[in-house]
Amino acid sequence: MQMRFDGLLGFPGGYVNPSEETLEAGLSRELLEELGVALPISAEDHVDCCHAPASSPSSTSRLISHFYVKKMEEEQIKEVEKEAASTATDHGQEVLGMVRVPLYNTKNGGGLAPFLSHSFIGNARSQLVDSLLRLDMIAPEELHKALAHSLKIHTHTAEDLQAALMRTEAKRNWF
Ligand SMILES: O=c1[nH]cnc2c1ncn2[C@@H]1O[C@H](COP(=O)(O)OP(=O)(O)O)[C@@H](O)[C@H]1O
Repeated sequence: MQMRFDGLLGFPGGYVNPSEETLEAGLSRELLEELGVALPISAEDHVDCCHAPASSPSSTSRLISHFYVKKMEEEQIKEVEKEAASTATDHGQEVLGMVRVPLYNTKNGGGLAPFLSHSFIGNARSQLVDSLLRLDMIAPEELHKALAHSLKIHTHTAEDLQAALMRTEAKRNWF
């Protein structure tokens, strides 16, 4: 996945106008901008589509979100990571960095649970969860455990946030 410019986690991709190009060509174009690699995408890689939520309750959205999944070898993934941080035109602007998803739970509750407790764009968290299940990348009970634990993490971090807030407050009062 990637850390986006807005501080949210999401998948590489972007807007495509289907009257100008096919969805697959548009996705390949976006991937080139964000990952620095021209990955061929075919209609067979398409797994899901849904109406994107409207930006405000009173507006209606004509946006449809399409999700594609492509299996890659580890070497190819390493190559993408390298290019994403060097040649990709969006690096450091639209995209702040690629991140790997930890597909494990550590004994002290680390790994996938804290990853899932981050903030995601749109329905990216559900897209991740659905993909992990669809591709049999993690046992459903492990995923369930991580999701259940991730729900409890925010209350836990609130204390640290509060402390950080107080430190900025103290610094502000100096000037
Ligand atoms: O990973 C994702 N999952 C689901 N929706 C996403 C994801 N990334 C972006 N979106 C949605 O897709 C739309 C276009 O995203 P973005 O602003 O990244 O496109 P752009 O790269 O063409 O500017 C936005 O409405 C955003 O909410």
